[in-house]
Amino acid sequence: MDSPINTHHRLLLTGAAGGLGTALRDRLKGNCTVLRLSDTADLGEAGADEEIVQADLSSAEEVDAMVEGCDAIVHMGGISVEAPFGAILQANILGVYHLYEAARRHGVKRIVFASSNHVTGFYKQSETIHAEHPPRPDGFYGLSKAFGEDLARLYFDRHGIETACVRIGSSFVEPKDRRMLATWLSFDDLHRLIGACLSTPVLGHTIVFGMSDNAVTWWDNSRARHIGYVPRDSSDVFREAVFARTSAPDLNDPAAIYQGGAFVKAGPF
Ligand SMILES: NC(=O)c1ccc[n+]([C@@H]2O[C@H](COP(=O)([O-])OP(=O)(O)OC[C@H]3O[C@@H](n4cnc5c(N)ncnc54)[C@H](O)[C@@H]3O)[C@@H](O)[C@H]2O)c1
Ligand SMILES: O=C(O)[C@H]1O[C@@H](O)[C@H](O)[C@@H](O)[C@@H]1O
Repeated sequence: MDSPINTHHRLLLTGAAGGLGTALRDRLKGNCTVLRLSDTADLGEAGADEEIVQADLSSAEEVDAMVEGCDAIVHMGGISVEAPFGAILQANILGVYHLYEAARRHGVKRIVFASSNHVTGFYKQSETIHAEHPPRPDGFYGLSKAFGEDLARLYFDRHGIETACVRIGSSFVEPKDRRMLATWLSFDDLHRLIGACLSTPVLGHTIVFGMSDNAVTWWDNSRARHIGYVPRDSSDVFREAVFARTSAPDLNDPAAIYQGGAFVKAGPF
């Protein structure tokens, strides 16, 4: 693993108890002097150079206290799958609004926002899209991420807060199925991408697809070259094993037609 650049004094990681938060907890320590961890779920004891500030994203007061004193944020917190609108509204829509309002009040300069490929889940798996294709959310979850991307643009245009909206594909230890051969992002590449977003001299408001160097891909990151992200992993090494344990896709199944996979069929609730 290459060593990250320490770019920030106090970096806030929300959603720190989740799958990606847990993967990032150790990895992000080299990117800052103090790593502040936040979630509603238990985070255990604070380690060296760590702080823990529990906060519910739906509470403006708790989010304000969580953000105070931080100079950059990696925002992973929120509901990470399709869910009823009321729940998404609280955690993801109000949550991201509270986060940017607190960032504005406390002078936070840069945010990495965990957006999702479900912002564009209704493009076909036979299409290649880039960041300027219009959103085609595949559910309330994807819609909440599209809202977050637009909110981030507003706070850049009005208040100069820079954001990388990282449309994460599928970030797990390994790709779980054939779709994830296209969408997979290794934990190390996720960390490389976040590190690049935190350290590039000029970020602006940028949308980037979070993927490893997979041979099969639906996404073109050429509009985000200024981030300087160079993936080093690839789903290709898992291809044979994934093919061996999965059957060929049913080409009439919306989950095989659209990029969002099974998310395009989740709900209504
Ligand atoms: N893992 C992926 O492949 C993937 C892909 C695309 C986008 N993302 C996004 O990346 C982020 C992290 O994903 P993950 O896989 O670690 O998800 P996760 O569900 O494992 O973690 C999300 C964390 O957010 C916390 N959270 C939920 N509601 C909250 C609230 N109201 N207040 C405070 N904390 C709250 C949860 O307790 C949890 O620990 C999410 O925003 C997700 O939408 C993940
Ligand atoms: O599309 C995907 O594979 C992933 O999309 C993300 O947004 C979700 O958080 C994750 O649970 C999915 O597995």
